[in-house]
Amino acid sequence: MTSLEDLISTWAAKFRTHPDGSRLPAHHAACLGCGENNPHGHHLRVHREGDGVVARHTFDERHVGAPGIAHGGAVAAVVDDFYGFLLYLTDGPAVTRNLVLDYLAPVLLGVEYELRANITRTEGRKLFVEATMSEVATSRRVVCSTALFLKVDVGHFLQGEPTGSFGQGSGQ
Ligand SMILES: CCCCCCCC/C=C\CCCCCCCC(=O)SCCNC(=O)CCNC(=O)[C@H](O)C(C)(C)COP(=O)(O)OP(=O)(O)OC[C@H]1O[C@@H](n2cnc3c(N)ncnc32)[C@H](O)[C@@H]1OP(=O)(O)O
Repeated sequence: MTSLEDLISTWAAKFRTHPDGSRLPAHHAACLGCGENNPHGHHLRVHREGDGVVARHTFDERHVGAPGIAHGGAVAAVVDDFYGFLLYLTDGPAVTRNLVLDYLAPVLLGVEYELRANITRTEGRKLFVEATMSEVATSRRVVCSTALFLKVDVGHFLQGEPTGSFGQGSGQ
């Protein structure tokens, strides 16, 4: 099992210059949104594009709400975690304080979507961000979102302790 101290040291090392177009590292190997070792996870693969981030994602039967349609909570989890990659383009960690989603159209299982997010403005500790999700084949927008992230120091993460056995891995 990975200790929290190990997690913090690997995560802090991810705040560095990421070249435009490069793949950004997972938050950690067990992360629900992007961890390679989480069997319930979304396994997001996110790249930097300019000052923003971009990803392609397909929901599957694990994420079903109404038949054939992704559960809104699963969609929110993906968008929330996706925002977490914008943090690598800033000077340190932050956490979600406020998350707003407009579900413009059903997000369908087995259909590929493109996510895009960027920081709209910063005010002290506050990072205001926005995101969209659009069907790749048609460019039809199905979700738009805004959120507020608040910068935190390492003490924030010491409130939790890793559990379970799938926390190991590179987190890449
Ligand atoms: C280098 C070390 C690295 C360590 C890394 C360790 C491993 C990390 C691994 C993996 C990380 C993964 C990261 C991405 C994952 C995806 C994102 C998530 O899922 S994050 C989880 C969900 N979020 C939470 O659990 C937050 C829970 N909330 C809190 O803990 C607190 O509320 C917190 C820290 C966010 C803020 O608490 P306060 O007490 O510091 O802040 P207050 O004073 O209440 O507000 C600050 C300012 O914000 C304004 N504010 C608050 N809400 C607002 C709103 N809705 N709109 C506008 N302003 C608002 C307030 O008015 C205030 O403004 P004024 O400073 O007075 O100007």
